[in-house]
Amino acid sequence: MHLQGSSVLTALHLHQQKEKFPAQHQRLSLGCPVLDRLLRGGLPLDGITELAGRSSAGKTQLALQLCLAVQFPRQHGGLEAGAVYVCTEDVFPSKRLQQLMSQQQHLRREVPEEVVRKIRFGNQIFIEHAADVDTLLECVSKKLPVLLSRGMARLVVIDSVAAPFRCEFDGPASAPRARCLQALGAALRQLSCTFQSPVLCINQVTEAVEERGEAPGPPGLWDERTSPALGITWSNQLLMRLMADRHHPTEAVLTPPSHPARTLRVIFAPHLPPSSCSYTVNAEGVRGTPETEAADPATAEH
Ligand SMILES: Nc1ncnc2c1ncn2[C@@H]1O[C@H](COP(=O)(O)OP(=O)(O)OP(=O)(O)O)[C@@H](O)[C@H]1O
Repeated sequence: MHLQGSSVLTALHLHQQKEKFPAQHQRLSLGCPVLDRLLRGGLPLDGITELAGRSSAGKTQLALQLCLAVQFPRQHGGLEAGAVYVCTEDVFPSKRLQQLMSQQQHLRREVPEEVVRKIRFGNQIFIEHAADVDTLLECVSKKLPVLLSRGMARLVVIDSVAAPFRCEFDGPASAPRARCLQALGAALRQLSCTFQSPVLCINQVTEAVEERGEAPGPPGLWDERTSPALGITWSNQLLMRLMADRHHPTEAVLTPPSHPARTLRVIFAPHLPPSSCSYTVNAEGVRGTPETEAADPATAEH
């Protein structure tokens, strides 16, 4: 509920009166109209969005694209600010970022050329490295507030959130691990809400591989159930979970050539139904494939 003068506004009013309350409806564009349509405009500004998926699904590619998209003017879906990219495992992919920057005019054809040319993309991406949990918590509590409060950055990417936790704790059920995950989630949520800046956490998936046994199907095919790492303690910190999927190599031979190999799914979000679309990654960046958006009954139970 929101008080305005003497009248009382409910969340429903805010939701319905989009023109009157643009800030409540603002989103960060992903830099592609198809992907934005899937997310009803892009990433919400207040909360943690998790992007989970297998290795090479394109998670880092999408995160890099967001670091550029956030720098665009508001009328083109950006927030006119930079991004902080926290690497916990791999070195920052500078070469690929350079390539994406040089290709922005081709990716963002709807934006006038002079607008794209004017943005100094490389000057507004702040890179941090945090290989262990303590360094990550310190980065979130000390460095991020400085960059966000000065308006230098309005997007935080953590790539990946699971890596420091994987090495440091005995088992997934340990209490100290749960406390650290809660502290990290709470600090990120608070930063996001205070500075109206989306936080994108890349997460890995764990795969339970089971042989299909007697079930019909081509020999050698495996059923896989992937689930995002870090369990329920972490899931509770999230506003929204997306899953980037890339077809397993064993499926490639069975996939017709016309069938796109990558899918982005909304697993849960307060404002979106479970849904999905196909996407491609090329030199210019990540693009949703038009007319592949679909309601996704497979994820409806999450
Ligand atoms: N310049 C490029 N041109 C075309 N495709 C590219 C290019 N760079 C990367 N890719 C595609 O992106 C994929 C890698 O994506 P990305 O690095 O985002 O994976 P990821 O999901 O972050 O995986 P991981 O968890 O292993 O880091 C490659 O398999 C390749 O298909």
